[in-house]
Amino acid sequence: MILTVTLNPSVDRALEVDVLVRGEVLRAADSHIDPGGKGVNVSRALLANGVRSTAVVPTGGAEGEQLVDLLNAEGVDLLSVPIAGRTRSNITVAEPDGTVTKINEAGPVLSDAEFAQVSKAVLDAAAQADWVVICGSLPPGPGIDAFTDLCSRLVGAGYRLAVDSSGPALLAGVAAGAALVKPNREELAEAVGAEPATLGDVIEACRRLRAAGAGAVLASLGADGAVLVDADGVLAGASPVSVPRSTVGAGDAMLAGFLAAGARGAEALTEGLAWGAAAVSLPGSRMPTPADLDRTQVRVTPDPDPSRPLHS
Ligand SMILES: Nc1ncnc2c1ncn2[C@@H]1O[C@H](COP(=O)(O)OP(=O)(O)OP(=O)(O)O)[C@@H](O)[C@H]1O
Ligand SMILES: O=P(O)(O)OC[C@@]1(O)O[C@H](CO)[C@@H](O)[C@@H]1O
Repeated sequence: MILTVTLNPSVDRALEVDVLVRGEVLRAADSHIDPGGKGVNVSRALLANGVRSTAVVPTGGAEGEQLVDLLNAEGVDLLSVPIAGRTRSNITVAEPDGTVTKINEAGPVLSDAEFAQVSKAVLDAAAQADWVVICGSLPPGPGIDAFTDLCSRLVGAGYRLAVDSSGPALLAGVAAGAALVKPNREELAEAVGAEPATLGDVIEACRRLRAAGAGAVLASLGADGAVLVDADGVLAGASPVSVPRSTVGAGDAMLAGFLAAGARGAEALTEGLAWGAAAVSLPGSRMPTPADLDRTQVRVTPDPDPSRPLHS
């Protein structure tokens, strides 16, 4: 079982418009509502592919109830911790050329007592889990010290921790010794203080995160695919998408596929890239099912050319 933790989940509303024009009334050609938040998406992708997962989410207010209903309707196994605040709604505006504009709310304040309840739920359930996967932004309220403490307790208890977050939360996961971190290109740049221009820059940045404590670094690079740096060495790969529809949740699908396939080596990276590419071809933050996956398009190479420039 893979336990996901989303400290700041959301109800995701995606609107498809012909062209996004500021200051105009736009008519949506299509719309979707999905349960949202990065760990929630990892659980949804795992479930859609027959991998057991439980999602820990703090939920509150009408949107919290809606999120629980949406997740129950999909059949996601839930550990919902009630909070006083209102779960956020995040908006995606998608254009036909694949351009996505996203507006995310800050999310409800999580009090110290609520964060302690969420942490307890995570630590209690972790014993049954092959991985504990903490994803997404930190809500207002718990400081970085509380988050660091949760990561350290999980690692200290011997659980395999994966962290997909940004800024201080990503660095907290690294410093706590998470077995895996999954930054995207911007998060990697922020973590090492340098914008990568080539594959070599990405590999160097991943090595720095490993030197700082992370066991493995899976860097997702949008259309440039992904790089895995771990104790076994370096792998890079990509999977082309002819008609990108929505990149929202692609990183979550990629991480889910990688974990589902054992989180190690070319096979796991191939699976992750296949799930990521499939998510990009689907609307909103819809997660791929086995019927959406095409592993034949994925190319993974060991020791890639470090001078290769990044495009996306
Ligand atoms: N335009 C694209 N073409 C092909 N594959 C893509 C494209 N965009 C994303 N992907 C796939 O999805 C994976 C994740 O993308 P990205 O790096 O944008 O993640 P992310 O920023 O974490 O996404 P999110 O936070 O929305 O889940 C990539 O590693 C790649 O496999
Ligand atoms: O604000 P965060 O926590 O960084 O990201 C939240 C979010 O954008 O991430 C998911 C896609 O990865 C969406 O379901 C959700 O709206």
